[in-house]
Amino acid sequence: MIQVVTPQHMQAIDDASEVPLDELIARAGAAVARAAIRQLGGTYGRRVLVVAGPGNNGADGRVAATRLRERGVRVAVVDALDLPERLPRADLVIDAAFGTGFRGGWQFPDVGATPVLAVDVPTGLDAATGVAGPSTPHAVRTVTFQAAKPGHVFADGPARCGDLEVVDIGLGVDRADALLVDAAAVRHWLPHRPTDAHKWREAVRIVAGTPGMTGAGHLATTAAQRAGASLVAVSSPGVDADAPVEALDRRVPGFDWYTAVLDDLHRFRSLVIGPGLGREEHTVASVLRCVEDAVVPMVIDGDGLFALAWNEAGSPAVLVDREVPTVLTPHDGEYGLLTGRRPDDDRLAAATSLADTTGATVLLKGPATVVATPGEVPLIVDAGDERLATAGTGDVLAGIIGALLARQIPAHRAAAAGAFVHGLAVQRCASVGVIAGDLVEQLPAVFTDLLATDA
Ligand SMILES: NC(=O)C1=CN([C@@H]2O[C@H](COP(=O)(O)OP(=O)(O)OC[C@H]3O[C@@H](n4cnc5c(N)ncnc54)[C@H](O)[C@@H]3O)[C@@H](O)[C@H]2O)[C@@H](O)CC1
Ligand SMILES: Nc1ncnc2c1ncn2[C@@H]1O[C@H](COP(=O)(O)OP(=O)(O)O)[C@@H](O)[C@H]1O
Ligand SMILES: [K+]
Repeated sequence: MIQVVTPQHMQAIDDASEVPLDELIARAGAAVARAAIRQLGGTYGRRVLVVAGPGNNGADGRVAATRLRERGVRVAVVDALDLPERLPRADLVIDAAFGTGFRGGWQFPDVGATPVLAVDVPTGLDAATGVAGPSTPHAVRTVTFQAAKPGHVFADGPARCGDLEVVDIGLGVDRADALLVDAAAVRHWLPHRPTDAHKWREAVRIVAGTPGMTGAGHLATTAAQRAGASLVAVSSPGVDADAPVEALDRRVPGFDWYTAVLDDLHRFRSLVIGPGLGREEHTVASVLRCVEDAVVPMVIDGDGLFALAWNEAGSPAVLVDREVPTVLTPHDGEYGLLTGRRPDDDRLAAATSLADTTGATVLLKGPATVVATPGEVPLIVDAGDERLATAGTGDVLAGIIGALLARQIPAHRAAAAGAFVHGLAVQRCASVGVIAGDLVEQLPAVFTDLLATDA
């Protein structure tokens, strides 16, 4: 997994390093030159323009210029603080204007359609949050050093950075602030099913869906089945028991359903509660009883999160007393309900603080999803794309995580693996017209591919 380190932390690592700064800059610049040659597809006859600033980012760019000249590339270097009226023509622009030391107020020049290779970050992109400045270029590639920064992953980062390359320049990273989840990690986390398995071994209990919202229960249920649950029992309070649903078991316990759910919960390995459950008072009360008394790992999603936010104490503090893992899956609005404030641009900090106050695993949804658990290094999942912003995809995710918990994967990894396969599933779907159920259909192929990959 790629390590993610905040810019402040990277500065501290840099300060503590025994490698002299000149040597770090020499290594960084050489890596930028190599990336430029790859981007150009050669050296002969190629022209590169380096926009170099006054700090170390500019120094990296000037070293790259020297290395490129040594390889026969025609290079022009322009000073970011003294730009000529007309920029020299080039096949590639290297953005070495500013990196993590940028303080705003400087405009990156218009380079038309010429591709841009960014050094560390495209100038003006906040390396801590990924928020772009008004003139931050859209790079085709960004070469960064030692570890990815949150800004490469969140907000405008992915669109502005293009392909991200992380180069080892010999700075030892003491601890990562987060890890970017990849296929090799998830493959490693997935357990094999033993030959003597039986249908109760990975059984998932789901409480989801109400009249008018039965789709949520159906999506969570089928997703859990496709993600390896051996048996799923679903309750959709108030829904006709005879309504068809592709579950092995369907129960309709009425509105004070928590007693029915808790009665035989010991037979199940996880509980998913909340998708499409509604926000009635009796629902809130039942969810809270389950949170207090359910002694299996639990995913609380959607309206389950609403119930947590509206308990008598007015806070999710009830979670702290749970002795088994809990996964909360808020989007920004639900995070706002739980904490009184929507997450700000520092999404790692937002997820971590809610995890710390609740003791739960928090999966903060978004284009890049953060998973935080007290005592664990946060995980970031950037698989998937904007097609996931479709009604019902969250119900699918909740079902997948329920199944992975039932498969005995620890909550922190189960949540991140769930988000990762959810992202892979949408990548296999048609480019337009995706509905949440399509993700469910892709799951067997996603797991098959994951397990087949050599990593
Ligand atoms: N440990 C690391 O991560 C390493 C980082 N390196 C590079 O060092 C960079 C950080 O270097 P610096 O801290 O020197 O920061 P920058 O190179 O981003 O620039 C800071 C300088 O620019 C000036 N400045 C900032 N905004 C300005 C504006 N709007 N107008 C005019 N001047 C402005 C500041 O006064 C300061 O002199 C990284 O982005 C990376 O490229 C590499 O050299 C090697 C090691
Ligand atoms: N712009 C986006 N790019 C990538 N993924 C997204 C984007 N917007 C939302 N998602 C993902 O889509 C899912 C939406 O979940 P949620 O909001 O709970 O939907 P619903 O409640 O309709 O099921 C989450 O997994 C989230 O991370
Ligand atoms: K830059």
